[in-house]
Amino acid sequence: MVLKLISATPSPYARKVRIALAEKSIPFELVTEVPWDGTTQTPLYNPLEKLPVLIDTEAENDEDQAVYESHFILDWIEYKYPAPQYINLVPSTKEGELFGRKVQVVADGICDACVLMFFEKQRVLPSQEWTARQRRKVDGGLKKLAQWVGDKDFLIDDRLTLADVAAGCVLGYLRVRFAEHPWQDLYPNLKRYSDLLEARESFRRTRPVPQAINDKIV
Ligand SMILES: N[C@@H](CCC(=O)N[C@@H](CS(=O)(=O)O)C(=O)NCC(=O)O)C(=O)O
Repeated sequence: MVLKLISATPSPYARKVRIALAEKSIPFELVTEVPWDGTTQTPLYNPLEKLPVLIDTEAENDEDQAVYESHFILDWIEYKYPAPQYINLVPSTKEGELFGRKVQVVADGICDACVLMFFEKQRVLPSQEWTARQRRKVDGGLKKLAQWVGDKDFLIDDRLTLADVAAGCVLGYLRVRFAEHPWQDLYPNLKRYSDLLEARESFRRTRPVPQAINDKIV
């Protein structure tokens, strides 16, 4: 199977996939783009016009070719590239697996709120109330993550799982997209946890970078 990943430099969702593929030593071609630019390939593969999209370039039919929605892409990767041939990123128990999915819900939800705030800032008259609502979701989600992390290095099974990939990516995204948020002072345990993850090769090689959006976002 020859994989191609459509990604964007700041995308925390795409970073989850890049990290999972790197941790499992699965080779893939990285295609970096801006989903709002007219040159984007994303709508060719995802009817929802969002990246990341993981493309199996050798799929027998169009339907099997494209995989989209980051949490589903991660499930797909674990299904197609299971342990023991590949490093297992799924928690060892059913309870752990469900908790890991809950962590990913909160991590992705914080990212979603950040994206909404980012776009609100672009408006001629940003809504303070709407921005405050999104900020509450970021703050509430971070408080929950800090509770879950406690003084641990990893959230589940004392090893890297998809829960850490998701939590690490949202924290790494805040460092770039929401640098003024005081989460590292508020939650020193989260900063320690994030620093440990960012020191991994898979995280170092996928650090988010702001992108230049050339076309008007419509
Ligand atoms: N829930 C989706 C969110 C993906 C998403 O919002 N991607 C953005 C790019 S980025 O914010 O991750 O950089 C996108 O493609 N947006 C285009 C659009 O919303 O039409 C996932 O987890 O894959």
